[in-house]
Amino acid sequence: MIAQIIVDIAAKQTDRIFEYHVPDELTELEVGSRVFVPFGPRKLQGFVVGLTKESHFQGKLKDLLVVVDELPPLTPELVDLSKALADEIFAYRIALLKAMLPRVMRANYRKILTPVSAAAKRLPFFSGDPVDLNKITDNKEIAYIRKLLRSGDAEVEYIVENRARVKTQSCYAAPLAVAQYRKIYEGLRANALKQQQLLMYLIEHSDDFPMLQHDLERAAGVQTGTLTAAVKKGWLKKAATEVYRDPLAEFNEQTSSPVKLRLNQEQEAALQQIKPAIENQQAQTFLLEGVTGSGKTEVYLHAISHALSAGQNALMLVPEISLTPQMVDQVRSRFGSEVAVLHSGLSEGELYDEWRRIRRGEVRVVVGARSAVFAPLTNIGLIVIDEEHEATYKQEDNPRYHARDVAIWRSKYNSCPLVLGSATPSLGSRARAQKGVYQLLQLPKRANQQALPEVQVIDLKKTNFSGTQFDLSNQLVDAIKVRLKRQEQIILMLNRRGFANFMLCRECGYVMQCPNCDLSLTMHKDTGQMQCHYCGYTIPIPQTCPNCQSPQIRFLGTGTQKVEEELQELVPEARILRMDVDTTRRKGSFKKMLDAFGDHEADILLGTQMIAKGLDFPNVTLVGVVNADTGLWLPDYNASERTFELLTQVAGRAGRSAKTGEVLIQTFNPDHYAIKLAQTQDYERFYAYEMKVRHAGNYPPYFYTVLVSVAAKKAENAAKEAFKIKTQLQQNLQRSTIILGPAPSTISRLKNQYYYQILVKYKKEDNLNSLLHQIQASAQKVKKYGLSIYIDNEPEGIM
Ligand SMILES: Nc1ncnc2c1ncn2[C@@H]1O[C@H](COP(=O)(O)OP(=O)(O)OP(=O)(O)O)[C@@H](O)[C@H]1O
Ligand SMILES: [Zn+2]
Ligand SMILES: [Zn+2]
Repeated sequence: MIAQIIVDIAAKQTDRIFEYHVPDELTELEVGSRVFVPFGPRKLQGFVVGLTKESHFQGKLKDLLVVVDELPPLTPELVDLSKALADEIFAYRIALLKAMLPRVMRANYRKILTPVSAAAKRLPFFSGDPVDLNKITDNKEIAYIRKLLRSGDAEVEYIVENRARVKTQSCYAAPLAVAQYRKIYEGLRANALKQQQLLMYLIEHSDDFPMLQHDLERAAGVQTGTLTAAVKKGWLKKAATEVYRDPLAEFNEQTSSPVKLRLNQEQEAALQQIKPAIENQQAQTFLLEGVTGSGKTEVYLHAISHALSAGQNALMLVPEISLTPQMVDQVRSRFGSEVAVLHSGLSEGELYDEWRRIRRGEVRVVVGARSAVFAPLTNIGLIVIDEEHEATYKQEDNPRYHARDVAIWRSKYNSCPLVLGSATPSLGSRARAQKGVYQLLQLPKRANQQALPEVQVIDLKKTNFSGTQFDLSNQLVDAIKVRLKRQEQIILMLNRRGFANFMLCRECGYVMQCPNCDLSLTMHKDTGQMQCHYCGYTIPIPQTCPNCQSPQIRFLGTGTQKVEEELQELVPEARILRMDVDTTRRKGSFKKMLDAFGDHEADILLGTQMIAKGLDFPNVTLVGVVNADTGLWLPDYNASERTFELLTQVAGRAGRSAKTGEVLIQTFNPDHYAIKLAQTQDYERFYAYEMKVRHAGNYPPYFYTVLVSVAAKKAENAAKEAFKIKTQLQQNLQRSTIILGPAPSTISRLKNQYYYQILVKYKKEDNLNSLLHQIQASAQKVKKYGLSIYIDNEPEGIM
């Protein structure tokens, strides 16, 4: 038997199938397995993507070596998916195969330098610990090592480390018969109370064994010492047993009873459309467009129930941020232990455990964020994507996949419906529904018949501000005070973290910039540092201008930290929770904050866009947007769409229950259509208007787009290569196709790399995919400039 292997080297030359002979003792090998294969002088990990009887290869095939896992980590479906997707998104297939595994299972190589020649073996350089090449940073050492490699005196060895560990707990078995325990019990000394207690337990509960140590100690009322003694005497047998870490444990504490709501008429009508597609196993995509608070979640849960009762499994994707206790609780209380949850808040071990439960077929519902779209779930009868407009469904780094596209592929493979839900569908999805490619389902009203909240726009050019800063208008502060008096809660959004956006010198005009990126540094008062929000570079806050030493420096612009400080001065009685990347870094802090807010331990939840979406707090009656303009003038064709969506979503957090909600939006651009239409929360009108704008500008969804970025250490090299690529594209594509650029990217330098980009807009280009693959391959050969090329199919933005 011959195995087709994708080896674990991410490079164009190795991005293809290599064949290996399967030794006789491994003939049960399955597609999706991980193996070790000899590859040149080294041993590499690889994935089996096919098995054949014969090979076209002329020479003698090498044997593959070791199968790493008990169960192939990837299903045949995922192996097929990796092939289709790699081609479409210009990723290496190995990058996708690895992206499908939980982080701990991705191989980690240690590169060790080993001496080959006898002379090298005697070098003092090799006398100590193994030489780990990943840890060597000294240039002299690097040069020395290169010399050794060139002369053949040393070579690089790759050592695979597997970090995945199964968690175990001690457990105890009862090896003797009950009659024997009884006999021992009768022979005990009268004062051996603990031993009597344990034996009595063994006699009465012999069927419960083996038991986990923790459970046994509690149930029998004994301590570890007694158990250890019992093992010595042969009454108990100790073993380690594998247990799963339960990421839901923390959620279980106060799980509410499962309330299954009666669907209202609109919800019911939507469900009735989805049900037949589940029953008839149709790969139909539905777009569930329902205003904020219309009860889309309830429709998903009913549909999932239906899939389960049809004997199938269900996959549900939600944005990371929606994996709140509320959502997890709801799903868990409906579907109990049959649910697996995958999100980045879990430890590596927890993720690994959840993933294995799915792979072993022990769960029927998977809920997770973006990467959960690769969950090894089989027999899928329904896929749901909540908040389908969210940009986070697109992975921004390699492999640049969009979870929605992957879900569509899996829906076809599994012949099952896909439900996309949103109050503000992406323009592309809504346009597809318009054309009948997706089936449109609408929920035009809030579930509990409440009205959408009243939205007021405050013109920052004309308003008066409270306090000394120019951030919070009198209207907004007054509205906050009213809510505080009524014991109601407030959500405030400012989509900018830190204290101030930049440092400006009033003497010389100097603005403090990141040395690695073309970005100004943000001031973080709490840590006393200036920080680059792209690469993480930090430097202490300066007292004087670094350029001219003048003390006349100012910190301008506003972030969440400054607003927090200001608010605390203006309304000292308010309890404020600030929620942004800086306050939610620690594991579990996100959930803790939302819990605390839900329990009304705080009055104001102030945060970046992470608080804008999906949250359902009945006591929130006021939503304030401190500055609606933060994303409005970004040089991106979808800036209006993003702004409209964000404002509509955050507005939708107000007045979701019995109490009426109000929304105040502060802006310098009250006449911009994205803001005006967000005021009426009228998605349909926004859609119609924005489609015209896109049509006039030849933008998606009227055109498909591909973004080609070229990066190099020197700007002129990036430009030179980009112009070459443009010529190649022009020669091979149709006239009607629009090729923009090359131009420096909006942020032209990031992490010391200069970026040039070309945007291709096209309606139909059958050869574009293969042309871009060629371009990618030949660009890889231009090694001299440290050049990289990135191809982003359907970019979420073009900055
Ligand atoms: N049939 C129903 N009867 C009464 N209340 C309902 C019903 N369906 C949903 N609700 C309630 O309405 C509220 C909003 O529901 P849900 O959070 O699902 O809205 P949504 O459509 O997901 O909104 P958003 O897009 O803003 O996240 C919830 O508190 C939910 O319990
Ligand atoms: Zn200066
Ligand atoms: Zn930087």
